[in-house]
Amino acid sequence: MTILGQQFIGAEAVKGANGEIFGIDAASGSKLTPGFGGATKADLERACALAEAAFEPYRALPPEERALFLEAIADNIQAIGEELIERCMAESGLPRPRLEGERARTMGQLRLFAGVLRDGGFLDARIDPALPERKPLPRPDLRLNNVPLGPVAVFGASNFPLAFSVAGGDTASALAAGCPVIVKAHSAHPGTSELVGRAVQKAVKDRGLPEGTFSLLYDSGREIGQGLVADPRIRAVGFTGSRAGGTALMKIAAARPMPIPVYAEMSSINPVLLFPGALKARGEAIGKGFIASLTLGAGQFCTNPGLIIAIEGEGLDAFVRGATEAIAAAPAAVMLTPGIHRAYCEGTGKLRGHAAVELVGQGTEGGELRGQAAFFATSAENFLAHHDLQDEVFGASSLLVRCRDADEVAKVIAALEGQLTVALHMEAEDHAAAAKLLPKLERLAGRILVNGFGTGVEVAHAMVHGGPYPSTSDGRSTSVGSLAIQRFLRPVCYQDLPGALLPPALQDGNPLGLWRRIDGKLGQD
Ligand SMILES: NC(=O)C1=CN([C@@H]2O[C@H](COP(=O)(O)OP(=O)(O)OC[C@H]3O[C@@H](n4cnc5c(N)ncnc54)[C@H](OP(=O)(O)O)[C@@H]3O)[C@@H](O)[C@H]2O)C=CC1
Ligand SMILES: O=C(O)CCC(=O)C(=O)O
Repeated sequence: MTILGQQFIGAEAVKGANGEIFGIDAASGSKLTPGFGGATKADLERACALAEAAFEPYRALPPEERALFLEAIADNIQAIGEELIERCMAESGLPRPRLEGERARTMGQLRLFAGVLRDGGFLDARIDPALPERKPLPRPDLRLNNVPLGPVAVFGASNFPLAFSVAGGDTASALAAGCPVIVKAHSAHPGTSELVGRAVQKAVKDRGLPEGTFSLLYDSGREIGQGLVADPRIRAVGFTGSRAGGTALMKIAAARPMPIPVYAEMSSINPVLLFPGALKARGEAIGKGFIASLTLGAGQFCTNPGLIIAIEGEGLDAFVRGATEAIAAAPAAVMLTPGIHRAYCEGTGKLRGHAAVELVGQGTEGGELRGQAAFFATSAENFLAHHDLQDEVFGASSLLVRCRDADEVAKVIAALEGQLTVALHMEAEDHAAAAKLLPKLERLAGRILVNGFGTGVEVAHAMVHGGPYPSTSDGRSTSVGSLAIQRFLRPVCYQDLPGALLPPALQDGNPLGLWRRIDGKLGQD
């Protein structure tokens, strides 16, 4: 397979004629060839028209057909082989083992959603049979199942060029739900996007699906991405990236004559609470584990532990000792793009110069395009007085908030913005203190984890990768795990619809063999 600088509009592979973008070798900053033509407004119009035309036939397919399609995409991604890993390494600066793991995760996500389709539980089929004799009024026959929203726009993430990009979790869950997808490729990895886009396009063709089921566009400015969100045929948006980018798209979606949901995963600093018992028992070891999580992937995880909260004392001193020792040995690491590196340097530079903040430890020196890990500290009082200390610094930078007592810990927690994760390090003796905080933590974050760090999200049925604003735009959902499909569905109730007109999931005799809730009781009748 060769990279040709092409975008995919339905069955066509075409070079855009609206300017040109280039992949950048993350380690050297040099341009990679070929150039990728940006989409024109006509390209956008055609992709949206094809997606709209594909929606009815695509959503009408039996779930098994969509499952086979997702599995075909996974097989096609595997078949790209070495070229995908090499191009992705160059464009992202991420190392081979990480990207091989991410490719496996991407294929695993597609297969997970094939399983979700075969299971059928996502349809949430419910039947309340008619009660014609009921007094004072008879009950009509009511049947509910979920239907897909319509074509979905997906903005891939720079930091997960495979698992959160062209065929990543948003695309997999939207396609599983029955929604055609138009991806706006992230300009940080256009070559990777083309390779994966071609794999999806081939699966569409091989499975005989409507061509508009999938398109992939490049944007040489902001016009195409914004135009996509504004287009009346698009019915939902999936996004992972900056708060500025996510909120810009939310505004566009809300200002449409028909507003649509934007599922944006944005900024999170993932507080880590260190309880006294845990610090006493193993403060130094927690410090070392923290730096391993902080520096993973040059710190470019939205689940990165960017804030540590703890009560002062010997245990905390041991933690700081372990962390400073470990961070001193952390090599500066290539960052995803020159822009992200610049933003990281600005963010850490601000903390270095902040009157209320001290530098506790740092990694080996940065150099061009490489991020130098940094660990800062401040007091709870200062943290509460300076809201800007909550700003996400995307990369391997973290801030310790030293508290005098449990009351100050509670005050710091109460002042925090919404988060993807919160991690608790504790021993049995800390359980009572943790129990007191739990109701607050449930309000704060989408995932609460113990004696670990939030990096490395498991793709599973019980996973929540989401949280209150600004970690995401809608804390009621997740972008990782099987529950992600719910973002692209809505319930429809059929009242007294003749049996022959009902969707298969709701027909008498249960032709799909689903678990259904009949009169409130789950069964397979
Ligand atoms: N918390 C998290 O999960 C992550 C946070 N970040 C943060 O984002 C910063 C930049 O990283 P990046 O990944 O590029 O994130 P961005 O939010 O800048 O970009 C994400 C995607 O949205 C597009 N986009 C951004 N702003 C707009 C807009 N106003 N209108 C239309 N489209 C838009 C981008 O287009 P284009 O490709 O053309 O730039 C890209 O496709 C990082 O330094 C970091 O602070 C990044 C990744 C993950
Ligand atoms: O840690 C993960 O697996 C996911 C992290 C993530 O979603 C992100 O960094 O954007």
